[in-house]
Amino acid sequence: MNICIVGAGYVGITTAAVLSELGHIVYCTDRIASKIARLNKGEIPIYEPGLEELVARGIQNGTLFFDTEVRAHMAACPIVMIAVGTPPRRDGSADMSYLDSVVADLAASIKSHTIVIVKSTVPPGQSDWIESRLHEAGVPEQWVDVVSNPEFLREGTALQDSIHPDRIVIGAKREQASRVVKEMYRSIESEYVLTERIDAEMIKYVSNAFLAIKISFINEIARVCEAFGADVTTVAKGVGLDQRIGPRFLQAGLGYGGSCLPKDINALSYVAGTKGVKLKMLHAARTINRTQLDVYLHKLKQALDGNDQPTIAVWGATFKENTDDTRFSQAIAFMKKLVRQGWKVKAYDPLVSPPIRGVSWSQHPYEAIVGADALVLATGWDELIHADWASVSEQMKGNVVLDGRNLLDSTLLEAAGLRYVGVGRS
Ligand SMILES: NC(=O)C1=CN([C@@H]2O[C@H](COP(=O)(O)OP(=O)(O)OC[C@H]3O[C@@H](n4cnc5c(N)ncnc54)[C@H](O)[C@@H]3O)[C@@H](O)[C@H]2O)C=CC1
Ligand SMILES: O=C(O)[C@H]1O[C@H](OP(=O)(O)OP(=O)(O)OC[C@H]2O[C@@H](n3ccc(=O)[nH]c3=O)[C@H](O)[C@@H]2O)[C@H](O)[C@@H](O)[C@@H]1O
Repeated sequence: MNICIVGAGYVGITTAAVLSELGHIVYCTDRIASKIARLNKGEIPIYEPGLEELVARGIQNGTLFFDTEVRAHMAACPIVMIAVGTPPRRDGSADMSYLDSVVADLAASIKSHTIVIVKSTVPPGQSDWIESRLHEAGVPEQWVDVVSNPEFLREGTALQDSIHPDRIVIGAKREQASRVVKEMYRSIESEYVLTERIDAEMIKYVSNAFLAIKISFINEIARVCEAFGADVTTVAKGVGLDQRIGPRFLQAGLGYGGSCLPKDINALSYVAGTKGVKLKMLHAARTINRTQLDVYLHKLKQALDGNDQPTIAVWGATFKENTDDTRFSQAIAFMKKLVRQGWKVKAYDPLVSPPIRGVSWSQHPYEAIVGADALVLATGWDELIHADWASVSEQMKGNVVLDGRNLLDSTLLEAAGLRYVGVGRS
């Protein structure tokens, strides 16, 4: 099949590379010429393990192309997949302006039957809206099938998630369109959920909302574990072994971030509100996530024993490990809070060093801790988890280590003379 993907971001590039690997001819398009130029040279504008090799193979095999000619490929391909961003607006709603302009391009380009796949995360009812906009713009009804096919990949494990997904959700009006999209994924073994478009759109939002609730739930439980002297990691393990609950997304820490969980729970709350439905669980999840940083700032202050001019080293800036994405990163939000205390902040991340007022960046993790009173592990990068704790202890001025991801071995740290402070573990 010939497929045009609109939007060369995390989702667009990953999906393009995987579909080309499945034997399709894929044109991945974007408005940003510099991005496309880099991609054509085999340079990936994002950090995603394994993606560079897959993209290179697609280009070499002549099955994967990157181009700025969005409309030309829309006109030529029977399948167009929309993978543009749907970022948050100030009021919590999803900003549909990128999608709007894609729809305008589609209206001007479609000349024969086209399946328009909505891969971007959109509010319920958006596929119906796209369809009516195209009809209003003069695209005959029989020329277009709009299909909702939400994406569930995670950054950092995008390829694995795309090749071995838990499920592929396809929401379509006509069975024929569902069948074509299912055929597009051909050799991917997965549970296929063929459903109505509105259900498919809802499945995406509800999945992210549930993941956010699960994390906030364990973060709230971490607070009560601390109050009773229990260890939240042991509690989560014991609870997660119940198959009805499951062990994943029960890792307590500084809270969830990233470009999707925060934005999607806001967007779901917003659309629910337009129908008069108040989503109280989502509200609680958001509140817990926001206050989580204050809880651990307070804990850090206590551990610093009255030192009110400390130097704090922060390891990790991305919203999680194995990505260079800093959107809505709790690590960065925490750094800003530390700076607002009037404290000196030195930071290190293996991939990024975004300018943040009051934060000085180091080229090496051990450089950041020289003279530090406390160290905060804010992102769970492997190289940081497996640090040489004896050296860390030697370089630091103080001995407090706040494990903001509950990934460190407290016994090892304590053996090196460090004072371990975890989340939900006293
Ligand atoms: N990042 C992730 O891990 C996941 C994202 N999603 C959803 O997928 C969608 C895309 O997300 P990302 O890939 O992170 O976005 P992104 O922001 O990384 O990339 C979007 C790309 O679309 C391009 N674009 C915007 N308007 C365009 C237009 N009119 N024509 C051509 N190109 C255009 C932009 O230049 C940009 O390169 C969002 O709705 C997001 O919620 C879903 C699952 C996972
Ligand atoms: O819609 C999306 O864009 C994607 O959003 C999330 O994926 P992602 O944002 O890449 O990252 P996650 O692995 O979900 O982590 C999100 C945040 O939660 C935190 N987290 C995760 C798991 C956990 O147990 N505890 C925890 O604090 C992470 O550190 C990170 O800050 C979902 O997991 C994907 O299924 C979805 O496709």
